[in-house]
Amino acid sequence: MTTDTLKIADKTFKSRLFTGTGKFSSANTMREAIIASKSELVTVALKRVDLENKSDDMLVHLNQEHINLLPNTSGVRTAKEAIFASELAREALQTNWIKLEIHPDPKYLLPDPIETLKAAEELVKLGFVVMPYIHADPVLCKRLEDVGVPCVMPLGAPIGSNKGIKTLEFLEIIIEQSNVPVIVDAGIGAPSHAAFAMELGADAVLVNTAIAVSQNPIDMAIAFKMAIEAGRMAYNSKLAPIKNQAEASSPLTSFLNDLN
Ligand SMILES: CC(=O)[C@@H](O)[C@H](O)COP(=O)(O)O
Repeated sequence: MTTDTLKIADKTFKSRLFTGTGKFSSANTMREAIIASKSELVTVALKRVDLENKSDDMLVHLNQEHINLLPNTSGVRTAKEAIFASELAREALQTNWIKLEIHPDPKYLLPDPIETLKAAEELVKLGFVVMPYIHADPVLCKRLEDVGVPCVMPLGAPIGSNKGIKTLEFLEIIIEQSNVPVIVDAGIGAPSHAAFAMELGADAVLVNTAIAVSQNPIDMAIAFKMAIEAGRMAYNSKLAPIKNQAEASSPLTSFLNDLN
């Protein structure tokens, strides 16, 4: 089997499943599920980390050699707040990677494109590796690429909605046009949704809620891992074209020729 790794900035990932840390019933379950998922990039909401406490329970649980922490700015509403939060995260967690999330509206948690672009531009200048969570907007993806982000993270559906890939047609355009990895983030509610995103040509997916709130988060994490691997393998193998009419898989009439 060929090695099929994903490179973002200076890091190479074997796993194309990125995970979140919210909504688990306990820190132990979170740890076990994330380990089972084989995820190598795990996002942590800065507001959930106790910056004063070096042995913060959450971080201790994620202290694994293969796990890279990805602080996120969830909770901020403006570019200014996002930049402040990113600086805090860099200082506290000793990483210049940041998942940029600016969603001022608490009902749908939809990302603010204008503030996100503004913050991304500034954060790239400040030396951050910026992973922006955005709506599935092909134009915004190109603008973000122009300011130097190493990947884009368009949503499949609103965060925590578990609705799956509701932005299909726009994701297809983004994937077709992008020069940086495309990570489908948010709203993925089932392994089949994740497999579908990978079959479309997404480079990775980020899943939190669907694993965390499942009755068996560890098995669900494994199910997502397998689905993503299957979806990627199918994409690499090139899916059969969709046809508008039936086409027999085996000859239907040749055996009748002998009768004529
Ligand atoms: C944890 C995180 O970063 C979320 O904001 C992310 O978008 C995941 O969304 P789901 O919880 O819908 O998987």
